[in-house]
Amino acid sequence: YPHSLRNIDELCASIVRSHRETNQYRVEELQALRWKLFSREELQAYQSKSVDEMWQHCAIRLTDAVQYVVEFAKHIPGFRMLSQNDQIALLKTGSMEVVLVRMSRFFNTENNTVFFDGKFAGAEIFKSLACGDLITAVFDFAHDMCGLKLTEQQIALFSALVLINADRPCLEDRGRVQRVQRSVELGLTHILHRDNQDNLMHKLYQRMAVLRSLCSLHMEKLRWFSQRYPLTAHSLFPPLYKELFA
Ligand SMILES: COc1ccc2c(n1)CCN(C(C)=O)[C@H]2C(=O)Nc1ccc(OCc2ccccc2OC)cc1
Repeated sequence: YPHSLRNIDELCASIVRSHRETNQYRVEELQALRWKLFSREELQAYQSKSVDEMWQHCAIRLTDAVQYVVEFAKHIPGFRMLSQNDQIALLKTGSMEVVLVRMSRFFNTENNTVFFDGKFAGAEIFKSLACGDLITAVFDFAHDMCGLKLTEQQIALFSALVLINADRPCLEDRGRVQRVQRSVELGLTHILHRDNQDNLMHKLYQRMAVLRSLCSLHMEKLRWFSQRYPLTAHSLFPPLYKELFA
């Protein structure tokens, strides 16, 4: 059993364990809710919220998910050896991407609904955010990810690779991030080979490019929102959301 392979197995096992331990919700738990939809009255209540109210509402919920991704990152072997600044730089650009990867597990492709506030909601519920293109892209991405039918282990390794990306801007020690990234890449190829799904690798790299454009759209919308509602963005958003995305 070559020494490196044993390490690769340990690396995969620790990333999968960390993924499992840092999920706010278990897939089985939310699958039971898949057909719990909002009533017309509840839908109208969301749609009559003001833009800043709905943005704040979503930012607070998404920040919960981001916190779990920060915990996940801390347990990726090698992440904590990076400098504080590099850890923050990777989380700034990667945490929302991992939230969107994880979110796809709570998406019902049969009625195009996503878990939100305890039930499953269609895109129309987010109308008052005034960023239909972002929501459409989020839903399309979730739908597409469901189509890949990734296992929890594959999602764990893919999420780690999304986070540990040496091409991110403003990294101090790119070489060090590259070494951690390469070990995670080895882990992902290792489990895809074990699952007889080597062909998934290039599809996952394609999805990483989609994630990058989706998250830059999120940042663009957030910049637009912060200019229009500076008070809400600066004093009513969760600090972590501001720290990472604003
Ligand atoms: C890790 O996977 C999940 C899956 C679902 C949820 C969570 N975690 C956390 C807990 N949660 C709760 C409590 O509702 C769910 C949630 O936040 N759902 C949700 C929130 C906002 C949505 O679109 C708006 C939007 C999208 C992208 C960027 C900015 C946005 O708006 C400003 C869509 C769905």
